Amino acid sequence: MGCRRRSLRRRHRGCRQWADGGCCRRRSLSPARSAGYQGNSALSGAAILTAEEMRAAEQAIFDSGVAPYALMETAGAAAADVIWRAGGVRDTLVLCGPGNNGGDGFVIARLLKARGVPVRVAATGESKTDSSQKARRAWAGPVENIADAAPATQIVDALFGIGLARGLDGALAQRLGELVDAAERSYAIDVPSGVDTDGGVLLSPVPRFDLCIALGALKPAHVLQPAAGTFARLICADIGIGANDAKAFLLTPPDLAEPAPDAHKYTRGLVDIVAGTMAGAGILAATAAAHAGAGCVRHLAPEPTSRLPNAVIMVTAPDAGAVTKALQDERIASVLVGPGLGRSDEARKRLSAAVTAGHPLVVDADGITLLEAAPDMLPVGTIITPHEGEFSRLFGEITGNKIDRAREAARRMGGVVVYKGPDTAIASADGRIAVWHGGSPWLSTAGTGDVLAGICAARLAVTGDPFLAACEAVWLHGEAARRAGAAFIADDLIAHIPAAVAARTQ
Ligand SMILES: NC(=O)C1=CN([C@@H]2O[C@H](COP(=O)(O)OP(=O)(O)OC[C@H]3O[C@@H](n4cnc5c(N)ncnc54)[C@H](OP(=O)(O)O)[C@@H]3O)[C@@H](O)[C@H]2O)[C@@H](O)CC1
Ligand SMILES: Nc1ncnc2c1ncn2[C@@H]1O[C@H](COP(=O)(O)OP(=O)(O)O)[C@@H](O)[C@H]1O
Ligand SMILES: [K+]
Repeated sequence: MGCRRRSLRRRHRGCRQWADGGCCRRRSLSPARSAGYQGNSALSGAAILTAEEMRAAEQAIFDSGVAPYALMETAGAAAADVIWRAGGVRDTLVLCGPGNNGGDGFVIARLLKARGVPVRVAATGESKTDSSQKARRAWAGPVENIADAAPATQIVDALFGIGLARGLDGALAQRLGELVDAAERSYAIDVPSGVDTDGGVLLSPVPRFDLCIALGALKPAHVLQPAAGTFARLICADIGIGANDAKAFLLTPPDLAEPAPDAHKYTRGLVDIVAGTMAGAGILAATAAAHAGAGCVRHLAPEPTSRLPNAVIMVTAPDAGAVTKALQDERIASVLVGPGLGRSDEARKRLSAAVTAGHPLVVDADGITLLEAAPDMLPVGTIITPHEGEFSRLFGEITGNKIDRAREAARRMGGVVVYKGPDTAIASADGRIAVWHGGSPWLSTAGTGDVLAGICAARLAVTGDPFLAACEAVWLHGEAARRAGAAFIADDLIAHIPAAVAARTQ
């Protein structure tokens, strides 16, 4: 078994999740991509930087001899090019704030006008930074008052970016909303005005933009709800920012390996599902594991069931002692406990049997709740897959955004946290973080979490690497949902896992 894990690690060395970009979501933005704005192979394209990290990255550029205004020209040019390609010659109103985000707006206005776009500019007041004052002087056209500015076919929001310190005042937020609603196309420069860049929350009402043009790198607001829900599409414009110090990255499609030519079911990974009294959840998890690449899946439940696929081995384990005995099998490559476990004393004993068995472990659902705020009782390297409620029960209040909370939780438990939701943060105790977002909202249906837990267990059995397994599982789950279309139920989702696996298998 040691050999098998080693060879698999070699195949997955470097976790290419980190090397691919993939900053755009939902529909493709091929014109901008072909213009070189979103590099699929650039690490920086997938980095998620906080405002402070972004400022440090900008400072590094300034320290290398680039003047702040030159960087603003680069940023404005990149954004103007995206708008030009998306909108062409449509009458456009650019809204400029007092800081450098507003400065970007003046550059955008000037460059669009130079391309023949009928552009007007409206500002909140004076420009306060050196660079934004330069950009304003270079605009040389009239500057209207936002309160009086007439609507336009295209609206560009360059009011506030990563420097937003508090919510917009009510009148400005309302005017922004009216202008965006009246426009056919709307663009938010860097971040939509009103979102908290790091927290991912809304500091004042924010309209929904058609396109958000992130400058230099993604920020937490681009991937965390509710801020990430304030635009339909996202593109990251390359402005030469280095993101070597980034701590969080976008989850990108995994590279999966075919089974070795000499594989057999046990070398491919034996997964044991420790199920409980709520049969459906354990069956979903076991069935999903069997479709996600595991060589063999066993379902350890108190009662026999006729609802498992024939390929899943049913083991009747009426009590925790029987679970302990079944888990004394050296061939087991991963154990999943939690889906359908229940919360009785007997469930607690079954959890304990799973936790002490010494195998690579995934804990979900009731298994998490039964831990009773003691995540440190889990073996090092365990994967847990909490939704918001389970996360709070296990870890209590942790400050920061979802990425920060996942990071701290992983540190406390010494394993991998898959902090689920429309935005899912996957954090490892060693500090690695990947964020998945933009998935099908149809996933918000009962039992999909059990399916994800089963996929996690399968990928853990296959790879032997908890962080890699969690990343693969979240992506496969999201891809299966995309393929499943609308109004699927968790049972249907499972049938799409093999196609998701096939799509990423070399
Ligand atoms: N560094 C660079 O050269 C580059 C930076 N780039 C761009 O700069 C952006 C960051 O620029 P930034 O730091 O100037 O902050 P920004 O978001 O424009 O706002 C700050 C201003 O708003 C004010 N203010 C805040 N909240 C407010 C509120 N609710 N209501 C009213 N006012 C409020 C605040 O004043 P305060 O009253 O808080 O003192 C301050 O005057 C970044 O997102 C990117 O677009 C790119 O061009 C690349 C080159
Ligand atoms: N609005 C949404 N958009 C995308 N994914 C979602 C959304 N809501 C939930 N999900 C995903 O669906 C799954 C739900 O899991 P969970 O809450 O544990 O459900 P259950 O307990 O019913 O199985 C998670 O993987 C989560 O990330
Ligand atoms: K903005």
